[in-house]
Amino acid sequence: MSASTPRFSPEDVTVVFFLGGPGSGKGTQSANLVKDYGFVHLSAGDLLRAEQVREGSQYGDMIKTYIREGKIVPMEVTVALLSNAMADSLAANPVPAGTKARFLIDGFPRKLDQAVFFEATVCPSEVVLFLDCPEAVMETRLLKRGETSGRDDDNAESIRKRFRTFVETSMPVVDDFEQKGKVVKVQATGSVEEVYAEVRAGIEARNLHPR
Ligand SMILES: Nc1ncnc2c1ncn2[C@@H]1O[C@H](COP(=O)(O)OP(=O)(O)O)[C@@H](O)[C@H]1O
Ligand SMILES: O=c1ccn([C@@H]2O[C@H](COP(=O)(O)OP(=O)(O)O)[C@@H](O)[C@H]2O)c(=O)[nH]1
Repeated sequence: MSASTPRFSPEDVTVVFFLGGPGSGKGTQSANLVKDYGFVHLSAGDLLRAEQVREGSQYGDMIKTYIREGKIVPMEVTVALLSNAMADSLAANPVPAGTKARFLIDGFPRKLDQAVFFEATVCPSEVVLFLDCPEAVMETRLLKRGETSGRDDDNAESIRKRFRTFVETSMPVVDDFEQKGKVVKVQATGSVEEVYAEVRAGIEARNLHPR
């Protein structure tokens, strides 16, 4: 992996950032959005976990520690993984003339510097979808997910640290995008179907329609 400049034009893509606390339901709703809206789903956490176990990666140990501690991995690593994944996807599925590829970037940016760096060097986002969920609900969901996820960070102590990072470091990103008028905010406490109905309404109001 190298931090290269993107091998695609920002003109060819529509990027939606998908934010929300740990366990708010981003991965779950992403699957719905992929099916109905033709998004390519890129989870920053999944890309980091894959890089962590990739043979020969110089970042494996560092990523493992950051994730277990609920800290944000240095942005150069994450942005390179994302922009490479976007370029690979576009190379495999070239954009037909007159359309744009849609990318749903889940769990990123989680820190202001990441947001600025990505939008300056890769491409600006169109919409920021934000799942708003109380910690008590997220905690219950994560502890349940932890029974089967095999994730190092779905335990009570890591969850506490992730919540802290979310409040202190990631909410300022949401607030910043909110001031720029980019945020679609959805209450995430209902059933998966109820939340999805609101997500759909929110993004359609921003002119993103099924494909
Ligand atoms: N609306 C919902 N109601 C109940 N459980 C949910 C809901 N959305 C997601 N979940 C469950 O909560 C856990 C966390 O959801 P997930 O989509 O993995 O969240 P995130 O990607 O934001 O961390 C998963 O086990 C998922 O099945
Ligand atoms: O841009 C990112 C996205 C994720 N992470 C790390 O990956 C972990 C898990 O993120 P993911 O989105 O997979 O899960 P969530 O916490 O939203 O359930 C986070 O706590 C961070 O340590 C990171 O460092 N940078």
